[in-house]
Amino acid sequence: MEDSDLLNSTSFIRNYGVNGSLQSVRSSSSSSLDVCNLGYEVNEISGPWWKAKCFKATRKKVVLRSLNMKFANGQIAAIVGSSGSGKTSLLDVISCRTDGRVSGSVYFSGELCTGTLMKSAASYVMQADRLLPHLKVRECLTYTAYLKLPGNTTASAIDKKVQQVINDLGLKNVADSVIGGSVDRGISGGERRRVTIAIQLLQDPDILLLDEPTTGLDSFTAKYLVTSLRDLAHSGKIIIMTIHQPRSDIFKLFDQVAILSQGELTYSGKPEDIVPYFTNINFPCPRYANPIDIYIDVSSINRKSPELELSSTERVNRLVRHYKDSFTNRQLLENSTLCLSQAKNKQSGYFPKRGPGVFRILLTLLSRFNINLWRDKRTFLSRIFLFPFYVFFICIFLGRLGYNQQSIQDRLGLLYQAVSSPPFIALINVMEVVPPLRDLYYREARDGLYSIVYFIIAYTLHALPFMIVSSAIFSSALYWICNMYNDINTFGMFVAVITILYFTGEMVSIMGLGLCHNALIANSLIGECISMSCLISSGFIRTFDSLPYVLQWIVRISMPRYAAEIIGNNEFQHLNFTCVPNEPCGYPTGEAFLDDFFPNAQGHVARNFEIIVGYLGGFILLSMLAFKVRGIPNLQ
Ligand SMILES: Nc1ncnc2c1ncn2[C@@H]1O[C@H](COP(=O)(O)OP(=O)(O)OP(=O)(O)O)[C@@H](O)[C@H]1O
Repeated sequence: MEDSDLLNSTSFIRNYGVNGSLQSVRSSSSSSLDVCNLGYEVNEISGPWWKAKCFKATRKKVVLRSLNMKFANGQIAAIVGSSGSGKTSLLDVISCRTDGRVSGSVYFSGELCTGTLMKSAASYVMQADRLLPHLKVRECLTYTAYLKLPGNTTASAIDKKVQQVINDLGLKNVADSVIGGSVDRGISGGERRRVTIAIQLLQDPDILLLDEPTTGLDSFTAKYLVTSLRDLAHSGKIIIMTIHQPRSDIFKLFDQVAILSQGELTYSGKPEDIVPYFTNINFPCPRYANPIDIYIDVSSINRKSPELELSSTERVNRLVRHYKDSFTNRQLLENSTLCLSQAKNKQSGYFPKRGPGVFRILLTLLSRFNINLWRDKRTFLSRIFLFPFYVFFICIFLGRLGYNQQSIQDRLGLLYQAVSSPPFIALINVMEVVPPLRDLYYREARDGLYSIVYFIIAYTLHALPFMIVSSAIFSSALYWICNMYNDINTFGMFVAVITILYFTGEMVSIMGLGLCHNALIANSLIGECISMSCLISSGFIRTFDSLPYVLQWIVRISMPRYAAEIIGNNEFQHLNFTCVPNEPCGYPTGEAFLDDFFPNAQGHVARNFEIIVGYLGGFILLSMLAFKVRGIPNLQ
């Protein structure tokens, strides 16, 4: 065959694969998605967690059983069924995003679907919209396009693509409106859903999977959305969506409808054939009733009472058996044998190409973080002023430090606050800013756009100026208002240590968010760890030598100890304290104090500084590792 013939008979569709690598697939106009004998089994948590190994008691649960289906190119299919029937799981298995055991296979254009192939050929719109609330619709799509499209795509080509999906999804009138969220109002829920779908259309997928795209929409908007999707499918895509009880006029828009019950099919075929099919097996549709409502009910198990459960289970089993014996299913079984034999000899039609480069990904993420924060007045102000604001309370509380014996105690309180408050304020900021960014990362990492390394580096670059500015304001206020030892070098060292403590606090908090998918648990755990490590290891509350032996070992590997030694030495080494005649004089000089609390601190400044910088580097790596080890949760 000539190349020109090949071009005529196939359309070249560009897709972007794992880690942003561009792939190109030849999608024949007759391409289809074949689901062959598909089964899916998960481990369900059961019983009290303390009774089993690793605190998890599980039992097997069959979610999907021997499904045979065919989705043709240029068609839109609806998967319906009662809650828990396996609709989302079917989409998860088709898109290779499962955490259970899959049997059987899915083929796209005769090629076995693997995670890599599906990341390139398919896009998955999940139930929840994970969007940054302070971006405008066009900005949100443009940033995603920069992450999805290859590095050599020009800005004007990206603008054109973005405009095209805006037009396709009917978002023209809100293109320059802010998306909004639960607190700040923005575009409507239906428009947000369409933005989420538009994001997945940026890469022109061959297959579009949508989990409940109409949930929460009014019937007019739901119909508008399904009509837009049908038009898209008819332009040459396979669109499969799950939907809860579609209205009869929406139901008619689909080219194919499948009813799932307990992971098995009770019907799969054209919407117009559903009434004759069920009437034929003694389930006629009452006049004026919506057929899909009636047949979802008929295919559901009623658990209101044991009798109802038994009779409805028998009915569903009968429907499943009947469907298995149907002509449609027998044809699909033959087809699955055929696609299996063809798949063995199938050559891959995918050619890896370059995705966006390192700098484009980092710049896009950085710019997106910055714009989202810049537009969020409350978070922006809290990011800069929360930390300095705290210092004014310390200053009001302690006042200007003097040089009597009492001032030693005041200095200890001040320095304790200087060591413990930066990581705490960092924790508060991280818990406010990072969870929505993390959710977005989870979705985009699932789509194969970038890895956690990019996320952490871009976040660090974004947060660093805020950390430096607020640490500098905090340190200046303490130095000049509270009258700490007045010297430019010690001040510079103090700012550096406070910035490192703050930075480390952010990284430890992000590590917590990587380890715990629940942000509240991460907040409590990290808060407690920071509190305990500052309490025992700063050395300002109890000296190192007076601690129990076990705690001394914990202190040895605890970062606040080294930071405290630097700033303690900084403050005390040049001071002389007055003594009242005829009264005991604990420490006439700062050096005498240091001999007791931080022996050898003067000779360890450089070493201690290197240690805290090392800790910071270590926590940056650990935060990446935490996300890697914990993985991406199965998002809905
Ligand atoms: N990873 C998993 N662990 C435990 N159970 C699971 C898992 N995945 C699916 N299930 C179970 O499989 C069944 C089908 O789940 P699925 O989410 O596919 O249903 P659904 O039809 O999409 O429901 P809904 O319409 O309510 O979203 C449910 O009972 C669910 O609890």
